[in-house]
Amino acid sequence: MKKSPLPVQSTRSGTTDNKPITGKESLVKLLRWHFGHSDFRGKQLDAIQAVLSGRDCFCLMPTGGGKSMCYQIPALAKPGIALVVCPLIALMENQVMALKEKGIAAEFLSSTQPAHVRNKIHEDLYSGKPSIRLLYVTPELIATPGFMSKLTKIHSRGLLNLIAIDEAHCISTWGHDFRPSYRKISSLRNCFPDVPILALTATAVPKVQKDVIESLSLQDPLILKSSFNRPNIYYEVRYKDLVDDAYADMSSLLKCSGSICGIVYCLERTTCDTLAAHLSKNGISCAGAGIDRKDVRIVCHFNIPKSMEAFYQESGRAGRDQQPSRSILYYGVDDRKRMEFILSSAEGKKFQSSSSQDGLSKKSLSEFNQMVEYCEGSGCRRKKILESFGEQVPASLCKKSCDACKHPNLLAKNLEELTVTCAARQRSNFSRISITSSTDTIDREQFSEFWNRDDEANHSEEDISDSDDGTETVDCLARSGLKRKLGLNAKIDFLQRAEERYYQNKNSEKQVSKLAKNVVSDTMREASKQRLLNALKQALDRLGNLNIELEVSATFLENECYKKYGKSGKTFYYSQVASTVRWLSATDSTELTNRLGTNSPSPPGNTQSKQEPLDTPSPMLERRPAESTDLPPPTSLQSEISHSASPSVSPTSTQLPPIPSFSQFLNSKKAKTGHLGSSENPSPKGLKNTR
Ligand SMILES: Nc1ncnc2c1ncn2[C@@H]1O[C@H](COP(=O)(O)OP(=O)(O)OP(=O)(O)O)[C@@H](O)[C@H]1O
Ligand SMILES: [Mg+2]
Repeated sequence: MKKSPLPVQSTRSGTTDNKPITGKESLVKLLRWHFGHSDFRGKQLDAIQAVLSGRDCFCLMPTGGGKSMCYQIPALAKPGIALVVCPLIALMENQVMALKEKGIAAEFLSSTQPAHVRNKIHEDLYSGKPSIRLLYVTPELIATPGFMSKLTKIHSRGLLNLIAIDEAHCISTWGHDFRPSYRKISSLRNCFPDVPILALTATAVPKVQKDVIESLSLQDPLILKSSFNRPNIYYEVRYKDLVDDAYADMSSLLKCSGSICGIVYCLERTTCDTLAAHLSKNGISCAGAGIDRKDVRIVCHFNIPKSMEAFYQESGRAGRDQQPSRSILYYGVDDRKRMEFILSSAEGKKFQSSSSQDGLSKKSLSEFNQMVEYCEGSGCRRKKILESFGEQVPASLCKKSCDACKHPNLLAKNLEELTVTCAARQRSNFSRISITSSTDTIDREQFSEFWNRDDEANHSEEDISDSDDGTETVDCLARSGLKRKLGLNAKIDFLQRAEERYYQNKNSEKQVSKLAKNVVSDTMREASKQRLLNALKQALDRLGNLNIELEVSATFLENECYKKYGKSGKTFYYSQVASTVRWLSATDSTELTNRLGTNSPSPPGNTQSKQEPLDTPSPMLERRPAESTDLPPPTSLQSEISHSASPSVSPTSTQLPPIPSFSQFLNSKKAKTGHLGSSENPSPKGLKNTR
């Protein structure tokens, strides 16, 4: 739909006599005419007027603050083309589609488009009078010499009126979504020194701002910062350690919220898949779709995020339409420990060769501590968020729109219970095998954690049996009559032998246990079928009635997933189910009927479908290296409920440090202190008794 030109204009939309519109009144008219908003919000007008006057601008506005308008209005108020650099193809697609619906000539260029579409865009760009007003591109395209030379031609004809860098924090190594290819766009300033650059981000870390301004060589930029308060979001923390079943809690929370769009963030993909299966089983549909929805009513974090910044960004996806929304974080002490471990080891690894290693590791941990304080503290959550970004606000700002302000007594009670529960758990964990660091006493009451199988199991991909050998050993030690006053060496011998037995047993158990834990159970298959059924229903709602038997088709699709990946274990199987669900959310009727065997899907159990079904992408192929140019797709975001693995922390990529065996530990102590007799060579895995 093409919109008729604005009444005040003589030529093309928004421009008169090739001069930009800069007056407030005319700009407001443009805003009303094209977007239907009555007035500018926050600092929008300042940013718009700055770039229209030719000045560079750095614009820091919270998520949903209306950053896009800061380049969309100038694009319409000035002749020529505004170039918008955007990190995600999904975001570009959404924005371009929304603009086109408003009758604004916008296009995007990416490798995902068919060649004929790209050619058409290029034709328009190099025609005498291009109609395109906003051209969205990825940073990778900017880095190609071919595109740069085309851009230079457009510029030489005086048609490049603005360069907007959306999500500009991606340029900065300090930004949470740092994207190396974004650095390459720093050449834009040199190539087009007279074109104003507008950098936009919702990331408030001062280092990011400095880094972005320097990398883009912004000249005397106007720096605009808006408050980060999101008054329409209600913040709440739920304590996993205080509920019987966090999955069930989340299911009922989402069910009670009615038919809304929500996003769930998990630390790992496997948690996403398990959670999605659980939610589907409970009638909550989960599927993949775009991420640019404004009407997300609830954002849940199923695991604690790594920093306040990441939390702010993710929770900020709620209520971008300014309507009342909720952020719910499920906090678990185990999750906290796990994240602490990941951050310290990941940073350590990443910066192994750097002298600043320790500093960076400490930085991540201290950033993470802000998140822990958000969860474990009793003060206003909103105030904590804003203070972490350097904003000092009165507590009255919150207006009881967080659980800490609304239910302070309940929160105090929860925190007290959490402390008691964790102290009790800690005692039972420490009593597995504990040894005092001074090495001169062994005492169940004096703890310095040395070997905690709980942690080991948490951090390792390896499955370690849950049997409580540690407790057994210590109990055995107590029962064996070895009194505290008895020789220390005798006690150590005893523990070393226990450890030896432990490893011998484990080596044989481990394989069996590992296999058993990875098996795809019937319950999982039933939950997956349910999930596919829901996705199918949605697909049919979208595509119209296709004469497809829902139950039979869901069984068929599940069977297909199982056939393909059931034997490879539950991770692959779940990924395949998730992948099929995503496919269902985007497929068309021909593909769907083809895959289901043209109106007559194979009966369950019939694994030899006559018609070769379209192959769903293998989970191994999901991280496409090619268009790799783009950020990893936000993992399986949504339909009614989306679930996403936070992309920035990947525990699976973290190499775990070896846990020393009991003997290794003792030997290293001996080497250091000269205590406990001679220092013999440490035996591998402590399988040899050193005495
Ligand atoms: N002046 C305005 N008045 C009313 N609504 C507005 C105004 N400007 C923008 N909006 C609306 O605010 C919503 C968010 O805008 P936009 O997507 O540009 O935010 P953003 O700052 O880019 O957020 P994000 O950081 O999530 O990308 C949109 O629905 C947009 O239409
Ligand atoms: Mg935006």
